Amino acid sequence: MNQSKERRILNFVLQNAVRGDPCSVMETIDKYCSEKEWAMNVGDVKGVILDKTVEEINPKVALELGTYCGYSAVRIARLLKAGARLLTVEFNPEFAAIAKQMIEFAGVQDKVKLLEGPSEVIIPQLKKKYEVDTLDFVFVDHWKDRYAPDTILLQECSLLRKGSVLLADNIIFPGAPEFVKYIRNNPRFQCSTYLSHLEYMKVQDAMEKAVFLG
Ligand SMILES: Cc1ccc(Cc2cc(O)c(O)c(C(=O)NC/C=C/[C@H]3O[C@@H](n4cnc5c(N)ncnc54)[C@H](O)[C@@H]3O)c2)cc1
Ligand SMILES: [Mg+2]
Repeated sequence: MNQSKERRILNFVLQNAVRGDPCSVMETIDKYCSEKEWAMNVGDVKGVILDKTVEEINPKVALELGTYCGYSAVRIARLLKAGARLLTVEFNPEFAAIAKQMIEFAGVQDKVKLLEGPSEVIIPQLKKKYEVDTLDFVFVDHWKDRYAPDTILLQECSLLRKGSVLLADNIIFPGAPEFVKYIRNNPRFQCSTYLSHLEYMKVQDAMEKAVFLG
């Protein structure tokens, strides 16, 4: 049966990137997805906004919703200090298997825990099963209609503390209108929008940063 696009991306990395070098893995994925097949990684342009946000927060415990091929998990994990960890959630078994190999090839597996399952099931398990107290940083990049309900769920599960930062991808394209409406009118969040471009395209996109005020 013919290979999936995600499998082709992984194979291109395994054959062309430098094992143990996260930057090489990111560059190789970006090269493949800008030259050969487009894929919904956060990419090199919006990736800089993600980098700056992670470096500013220097999170001890970070959560990612929507691992996909593991590009942003590698991108975030490479910036985490000793003892810090990233929990990344993915419910598609094929993508989870690919992301696992991508994360291991990049050499960041000691900082990343890939949780296979739907965010709506995993989020309520984070405290008891995954020993999370509160989250310092959340990168939101899964199905766009889950952004708002999962942000509410994070609050219901007391996983956010004063100063926790959410960064949401694709606020313009494909867009997450319910989330934007919810978060920008919510006095418990301080929001800012970072205009940018859709990964590998000239199309406009944006990321929304929302700081929980407690
Ligand atoms: C046709 C078309 C293609 C691409 C675009 C542009 C475009 C650009 C982008 O940057 C995008 O992020 C997206 C986009 O749709 N992202 C959705 C990403 C989902 C990943 O997360 C996984 N997942 C989805 N819901 C859950 C969930 N509850 N629990 C656990 N994992 C979940 C999926 O299993 C995937 O691994 C789209 C616009 C239109
Ligand atoms: Mg995205």
